[in-house]
Amino acid sequence: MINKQNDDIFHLSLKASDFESLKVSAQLTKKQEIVETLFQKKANPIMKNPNPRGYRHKAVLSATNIKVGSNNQLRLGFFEEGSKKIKPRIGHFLHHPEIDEIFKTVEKLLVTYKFKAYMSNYKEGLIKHVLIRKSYAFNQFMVVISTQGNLFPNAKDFIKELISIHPNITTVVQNIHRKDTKLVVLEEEKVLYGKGYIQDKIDDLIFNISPRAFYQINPALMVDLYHKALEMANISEHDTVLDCYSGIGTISLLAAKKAKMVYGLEINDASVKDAIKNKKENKVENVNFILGDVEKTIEEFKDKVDVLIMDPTRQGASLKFIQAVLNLKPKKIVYIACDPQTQFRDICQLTKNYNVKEIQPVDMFTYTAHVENIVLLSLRMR
Ligand SMILES: C[S@@+](CC[C@H](N)C(=O)[O-])C[C@H]1O[C@@H](n2cnc3c(N)ncnc32)[C@H](O)[C@@H]1O
Repeated sequence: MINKQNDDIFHLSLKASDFESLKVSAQLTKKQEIVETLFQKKANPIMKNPNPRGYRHKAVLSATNIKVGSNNQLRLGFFEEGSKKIKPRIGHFLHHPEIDEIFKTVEKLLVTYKFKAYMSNYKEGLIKHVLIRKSYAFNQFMVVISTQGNLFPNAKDFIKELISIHPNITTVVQNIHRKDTKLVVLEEEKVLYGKGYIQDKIDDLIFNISPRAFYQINPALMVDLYHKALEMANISEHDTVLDCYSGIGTISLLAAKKAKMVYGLEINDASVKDAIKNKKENKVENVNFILGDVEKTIEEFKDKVDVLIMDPTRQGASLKFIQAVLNLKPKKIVYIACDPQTQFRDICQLTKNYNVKEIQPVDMFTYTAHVENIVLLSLRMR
């Protein structure tokens, strides 16, 4: 049983700076310890990151203006920690190196074409953020440029130059903002070049990934994470599986190879659209994707569920969702999390009826404080 009294655990130090200066082996030991202290239980040895540096296949930089002589010039950079200020800088040791090369070219071209960063105080300028995603299997790149409003003067020439330097950019999308927001990608977009999405491959399945959809940032380890989660789920051909927080359907479509039927529940319409396309293009019949908040879609769920897989965001699940899971009584739950602390909070509720059977930490985010963790729970027989 989990020690629910262990409240101090929520105050464990998890600062990024604690990890940046440590050797990878020491980081692994610390992350293993964090998970085992939290759950008061031995976990499997943490799964190692095959590329401890340069593993990020998605990166975002934001635009700011700097003074060059008497003129303003655009620069890309990172938000300073805990502030709204952008520090001009390209290059991060966690980014895949080709992503940083593309950022450099995009910045150079934005300056050549005299684009300015959007400054919300003055309601002036155009460019807000640049997002780049690399496909792991196909070496394709997607560039998304967020702009305030729908203008993008000389887009054709800009893209022609960009593609001539980086021919493996297969799509460029303008993401259009009509309001001031911290978000990078909103609903409105215009495909400036290519198909508007990139593709990746997991095992023998091809996945379309559009700009607004979620996709793991560390695809090399993502594949091992999925394989381990499915091994823990041990799905049989008679099983109905519920994949909650299903994104573009990666886990659902992999689980469908073993299961009788899989249902994927997801709130993001762009992800569900990709998931449906992924199901069709991979010719998988025994999967259905349902758009909506899991809190609601799970309650409407009437079929018997044998295995429930859940992979929520860092906030974890709501109490209402956890209660619905307890009512549904799946035989097994595989809980994948990118924050073991919220996962632990949720599992404290689930242990009313479930036992923790296996814990598998995964070093998806080396040199950061974040830990990915998979927990297998099984329904207690009464
Ligand atoms: C960590 S991602 C996991 C996605 C997928 N399992 C994967 O591995 O790519 C979490 C997903 O949960 C979705 N999500 C967040 N809140 C949700 C909610 N209340 N109901 C349904 N889906 C939600 C997000 O849109 C996102 O796609």
